[in-house]
Amino acid sequence: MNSAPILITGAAQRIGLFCAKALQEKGHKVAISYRRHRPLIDELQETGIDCIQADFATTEGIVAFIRQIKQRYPKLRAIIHNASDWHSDSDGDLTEVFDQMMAVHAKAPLMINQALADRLSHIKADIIHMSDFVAQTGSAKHMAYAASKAALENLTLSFARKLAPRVKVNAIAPALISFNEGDDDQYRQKVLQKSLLGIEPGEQEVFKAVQWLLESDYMTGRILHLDGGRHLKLP
Ligand SMILES: NC(=O)C1=CN([C@@H]2O[C@H](COP(=O)(O)OP(=O)(O)OC[C@H]3O[C@@H](n4cnc5c(N)ncnc54)[C@H](OP(=O)(O)O)[C@@H]3O)[C@@H](O)[C@H]2O)C=CC1
Ligand SMILES: Nc1nc2c(c(=O)[nH]1)N=C([C@H](O)[C@@H](O)CO)CN2
Repeated sequence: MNSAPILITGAAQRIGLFCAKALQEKGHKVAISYRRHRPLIDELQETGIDCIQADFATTEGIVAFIRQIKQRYPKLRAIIHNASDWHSDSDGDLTEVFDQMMAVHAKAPLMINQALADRLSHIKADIIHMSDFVAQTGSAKHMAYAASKAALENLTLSFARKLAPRVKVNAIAPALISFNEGDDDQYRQKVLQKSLLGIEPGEQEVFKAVQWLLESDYMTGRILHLDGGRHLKLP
């Protein structure tokens, strides 16, 4: 198995953590970023997953992360941009929410890809952007978040053209994957009814898509939608 690691940002919980552990179990070397330290970080480090602290809310934080990766890894198998803050437009001053959303979902992937793309080298090399169904539809309460994910999807197209044929660049755009602990039953039922399949698929659904993209020989510049048919659900 390739010794060059798969780098997953924001992988200390939920989807990113599931994918990090699953890729390690498949034999990949895995490195992750986290923003807030918790005991799990030390446990992951002991299993061989390299954990690097990073906050992409500022340019300085992004640059510091890039410096860390450059010092540790001359080669990379893949970069998965998973780090994300899911703020609603009413979570404080809208200009600050917008700046935060664009920083973590667009500025960080842009700067990290630009700085590290030359280290992506293997028979297959990949960049995967974690987007969101609402990038294509907009959102009533998460306009800044949705706009930043749309920017990330556009970066998918630019980097796919820029890095071909050495690196494949794709995005995964999920609708509901996993609820958050605080989501009440009323909210859960409302969200489940938004898709044709009406389920909460769980993190493994994203891991299956990641695995497929990593193994693909002919997919680049595309957005993989994991949404249970939400795009066909009539209001
Ligand atoms: N869960 C779902 O149903 C859906 C998820 N998605 C997308 O899938 C991806 C994974 O989702 P999910 O697992 O729920 O993600 P989370 O909401 O759990 O966030 C993932 C991680 O991002 C990190 N993070 C947040 N802000 C920053 C920042 N400024 N700098 C660095 N790291 C940051 C957090 O680190 P820490 O905890 O250390 O602070 C967190 O652990 C995301 O991109 C999300 O937008 C899309 C649609 C649905
Ligand atoms: N960074 C995050 N982005 C998103 C999350 C999340 O928990 N963290 N959750 C969703 C929801 O599942 C939404 O799709 C339905 O409630 C969207 N993005």
